[in-house]
Amino acid sequence: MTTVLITGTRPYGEGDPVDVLVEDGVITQIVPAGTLTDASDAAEDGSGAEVLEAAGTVLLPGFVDMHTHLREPGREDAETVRSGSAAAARGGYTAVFAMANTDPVADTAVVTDHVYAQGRMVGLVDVHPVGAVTKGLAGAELAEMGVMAASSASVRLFSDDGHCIADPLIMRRALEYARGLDVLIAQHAEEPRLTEGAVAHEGPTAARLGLAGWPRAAEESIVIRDALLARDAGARVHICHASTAGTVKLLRWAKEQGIDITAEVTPHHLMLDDSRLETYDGLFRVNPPLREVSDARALRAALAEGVVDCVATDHAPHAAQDKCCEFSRARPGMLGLETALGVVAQTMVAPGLLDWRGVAAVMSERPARITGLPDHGRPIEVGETANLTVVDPDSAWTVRGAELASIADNTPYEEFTLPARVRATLLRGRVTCVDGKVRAD
Ligand SMILES: NC(=O)N[C@@H](CC(=O)O)C(=O)O
Ligand SMILES: [Zn+2]
Ligand SMILES: [Zn+2]
Repeated sequence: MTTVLITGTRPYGEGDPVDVLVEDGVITQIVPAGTLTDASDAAEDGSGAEVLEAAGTVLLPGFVDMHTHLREPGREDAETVRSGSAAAARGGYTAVFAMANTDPVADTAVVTDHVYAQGRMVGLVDVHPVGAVTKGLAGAELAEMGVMAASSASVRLFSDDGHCIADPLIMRRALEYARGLDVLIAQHAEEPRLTEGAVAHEGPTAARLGLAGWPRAAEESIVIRDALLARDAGARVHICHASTAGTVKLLRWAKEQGIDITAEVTPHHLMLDDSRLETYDGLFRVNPPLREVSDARALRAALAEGVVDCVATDHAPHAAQDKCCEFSRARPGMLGLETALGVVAQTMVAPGLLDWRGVAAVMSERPARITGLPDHGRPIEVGETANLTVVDPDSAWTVRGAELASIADNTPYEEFTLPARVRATLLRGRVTCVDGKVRAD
């Protein structure tokens, strides 16, 4: 039996400190700190038992990332299931959804089963493969979503992320098919005719820097179109990486109509804006692009209010040669798993937009509910599965790409100081990471 005793922590950062006893993957006791002497003895004596001294920490349900790129198969020079799982454990995640834009594309059960099996073998985080909606992400022919849904990975989330399902008829059929299978489609909202050659947000900064612009309307026109298609199909739809103030307004409208739409925002769209592009550093190239200060402000308010449901990292590792080059040739995407908590603490907790219970909602409970994960994002209560993140809320740290667990090091936060850090992560009661040290089985 594995026993872990977390001492002196505060669930959701509320109330007096408690000791939390975890036995065989389940929370078995939550008592005032220092009153669990028997269990503490048991924990110290028993084989494989462990005491995690956690005074001053906040205990949260393990984080769930519904948008991660693990690059396996195909770009193992940038990330693998193993290295990405380590980054996830260090970032406080207990479940991640691995996007389908791999090589080969995850458009068959052969690929999704492979990614799922790799994740199980590594064992640091639950890796759920995302299935492609269309064959080869080409947007023309539906992939065999039903076969992937029925496979060992039981795929529940489908996305052509990296590409927009631009053809409205294909999207309509995909939503109808998804409804029948009770699975969710996540849309990368980008009208491709409006973004040909685009590398930056269309606005004064891109105009001054001579960079081709991606207008907000390229995102917003797809968001509203898909809201209407989901309404008519009686289907659910999820919007990836919402990036504009206009998208927030459309989401609000759609939800008011009772349309079953959800949306995520990335840490980088909460914190950064297109003024970062002044140096032409390819690290800041991302899809959708970093927008204006007013967009970031609207996204933070929308996340606080729940109009945007959750945070998803869009962790997108790229090899150095694909990032350290001319801005317009750099691949879009940024690392995110290990810095997400710190960015959310800085942009949402520090200004009082969210308390720690709110962080639990946007980083764990809602993404778990949206993706239908039964054992994640659960209340911290006796009898619940111990998928947990121990957060040190006042331990400022300096981000260095080279020190992150990912193979790639394309963090946009190099040398940034972030206010909070993950102390430890538990996956079904097993400590997967403590103080940055990852523990394989
Ligand atoms: N976000 C990005 O800029 N890039 C992602 C694809 C995507 O999320 O659209 C990638 O796979 O690199
Ligand atoms: Zn995308
Ligand atoms: Zn993505």
